[in-house]
Amino acid sequence: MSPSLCSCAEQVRKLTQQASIMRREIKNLRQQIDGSIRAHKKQLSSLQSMLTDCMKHDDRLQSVSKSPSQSHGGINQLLEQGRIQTVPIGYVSSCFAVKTGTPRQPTICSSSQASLKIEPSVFNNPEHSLVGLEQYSHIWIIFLFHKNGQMSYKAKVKPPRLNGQRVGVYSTRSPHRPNALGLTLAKLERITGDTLHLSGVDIIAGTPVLDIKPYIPDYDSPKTRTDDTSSEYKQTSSFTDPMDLDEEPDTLETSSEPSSELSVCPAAASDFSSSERSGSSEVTDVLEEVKNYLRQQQLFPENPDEDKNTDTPEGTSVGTSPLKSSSLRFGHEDYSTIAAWVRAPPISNLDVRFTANAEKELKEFLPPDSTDSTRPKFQFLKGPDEAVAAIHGILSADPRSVYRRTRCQDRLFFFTLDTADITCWFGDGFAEVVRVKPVQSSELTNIV
Ligand SMILES: C[S@@+](CC[C@H](N)C(=O)[O-])C[C@H]1O[C@@H](n2cnc3c(N)ncnc32)[C@H](O)[C@@H]1O
Repeated sequence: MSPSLCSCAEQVRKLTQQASIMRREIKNLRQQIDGSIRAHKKQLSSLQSMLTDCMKHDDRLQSVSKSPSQSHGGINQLLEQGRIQTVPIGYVSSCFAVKTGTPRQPTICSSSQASLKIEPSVFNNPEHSLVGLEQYSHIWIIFLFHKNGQMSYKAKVKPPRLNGQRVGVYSTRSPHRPNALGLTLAKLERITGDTLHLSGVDIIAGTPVLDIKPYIPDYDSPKTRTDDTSSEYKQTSSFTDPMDLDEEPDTLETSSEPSSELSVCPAAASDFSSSERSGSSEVTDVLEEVKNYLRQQQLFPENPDEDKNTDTPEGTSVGTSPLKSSSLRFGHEDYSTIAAWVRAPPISNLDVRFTANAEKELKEFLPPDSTDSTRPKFQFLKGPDEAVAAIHGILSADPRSVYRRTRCQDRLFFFTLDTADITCWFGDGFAEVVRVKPVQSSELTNIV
């Protein structure tokens, strides 16, 4: 073969090789292009469906906002579906700045203080909305658990009082529930203009309040008779006086004090209030009923002499298993029943004590209206005595989580009450306050 023919053949071979490489590259490129076209098509279709959704949403919004008649239709439709947007009527100022150490129910700490100012954005004259409310001693507060951290919830929860046992969320007052709504019965101390002053709260500062309603035992408590008048009710509230039991009627979750248990003795309460039944036999009947009730609650001995040696742990009278329910019956009527574990939880109340130093530190705190600027001052509590009562309430109910209670028993526990930072530790059956220091002024904005 001539040299020129040889180089020609070599060129052809190289060109063929290059052509095959290029074919392969073209094939790869085509695959890549096909892939990205498919991905783009997918994206396009999801964008299209988003756009459709947006257009639908926009239509709905326009129908709600454009004409007044259409707007009503839209809102009514949402209302009928239970899909309303809530508007806080006010935000709570509270002696509890954070969740830790805040009582789990209002009755635990009756000396706790808070206030609620009705938002001027809700009513032109917010104070008008409160006219008449001053006649009530207690109000229901419906609020949002705005510091839950997340909107998650589970069908079963472990209430701290059940020490790890699970129950359905709807049988508890857990903050972690669909819609994160809280319900607290607070004492209405007074109203000044557009502001409600409250005590006995379990709500932290900054909590958005959605609604308030007067507490009307005649409506809200199955234990009172509907034909009672309010003055008669006052009589019923004090029916306990002869027996040295002065608690308000209360069926809330936490109280395990014998005196508050007594307050769910409806038949006795209503019968005592009845002005028509004043004969001595009726009184005897009622007394008998009260005694029966007290016997059920093991607050009154079957045989008074036997009782002297009975060492019954707190609340064990209500059912043997804490998850069984107890039913209170009076005469022929049924009254409210509650889960036995509420009054007979597997954990018991703690003794609360202060070290001498902590006591001294607490006594340094002055009431809110003090003009002495050299010592720490409370913003809500009237003075050290009220603080001691509040700390007792909080700690005796064991505010620790089940995890802390079981796994980190020896860790110090910190919480804030009003303007005091409190440090304590827990031992077997007791909680001891070891330090009380004023909150740093930079943290005070949390409270109000
Ligand atoms: C067990 S819940 C009960 C509240 C109300 N009494 C009820 O039954 O709905 C009380 C606890 O909720 C927590 N808490 C209070 N205010 C809150 C808020 N705004 N956001 C989240 N948690 C709050 C506190 O830790 C408090 O101990």
